[in-house]
Amino acid sequence: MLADVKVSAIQMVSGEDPEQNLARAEYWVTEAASQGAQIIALPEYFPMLNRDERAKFALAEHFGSGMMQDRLAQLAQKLGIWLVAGSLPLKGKQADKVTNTSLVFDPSGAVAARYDKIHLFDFQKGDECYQESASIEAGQQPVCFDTPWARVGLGICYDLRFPELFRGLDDVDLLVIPAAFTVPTGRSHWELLLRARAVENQCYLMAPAQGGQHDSGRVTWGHSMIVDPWGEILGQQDLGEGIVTGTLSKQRFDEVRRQLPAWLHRRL
Ligand SMILES: O=C(O)CNC(=O)[C@H](CS)NC(=O)CCC(=O)C(=O)O
Repeated sequence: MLADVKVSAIQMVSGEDPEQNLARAEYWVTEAASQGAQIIALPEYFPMLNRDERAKFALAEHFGSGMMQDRLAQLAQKLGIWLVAGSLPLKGKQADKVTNTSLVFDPSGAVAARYDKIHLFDFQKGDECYQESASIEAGQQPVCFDTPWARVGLGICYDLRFPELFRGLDDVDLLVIPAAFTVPTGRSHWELLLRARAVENQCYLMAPAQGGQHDSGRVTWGHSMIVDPWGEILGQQDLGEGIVTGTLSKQRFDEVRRQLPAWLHRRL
């Protein structure tokens, strides 16, 4: 169903102040829309990166109402774009948990999709340690949604390591994978995994990332990129805030799947 469309991945270096991060997100999304992008995606936890878990709970909103969701809906509507709001915390079913959620706003400002991160990042290497499962309620459902140009599948960050999540989606044209990768894992695996997911699923992929030195002291890998179905990198940004824009081409997509029909040759 793919039709040519311009898409943008926004890279951020979110700090601890949600107001400031939301203002930066609004600035970059507006900039991307002015360059003609119709589908625009923000990184994981764009409204706040904070080592203090309590801040995440204070920020979390009930699904369907709250300051963050209101502003994002208004932004999508004002610009007439599809906005993949990377991820933000929503209140979980359990009182002591939040979800790590991508909300997709359509050009009317309505929520077109909700994806809760399924695979939770528990990691220990040197003095870097993450225990996402302690505070996050895992999602259960893979999610994709249709825009007028493309069927889009969602994943968040660590999900990138689980190819079965994306393979299970119903023939998507574009994968959007917002992230906040660590530097050591990013250096070794980020580009490799992104290009592999695009090549094996013969689809476009865009990965908006956190990239740089954050107020909290944390450092993230960045390297937001857009990859085509052959695995070519159409654009990327190493570190710092900015926009990576690319055009999804129906001709290119069809050509790759015609010349090497691996997608059709699936047996299992
Ligand atoms: O917790 C927050 O504030 C925002 N969330 C994140 O930064 C998440 C969970 S800690 N990061 C990852 O999943 C990195 C995965 C990764 O780096 C890999 O798979 O190698």
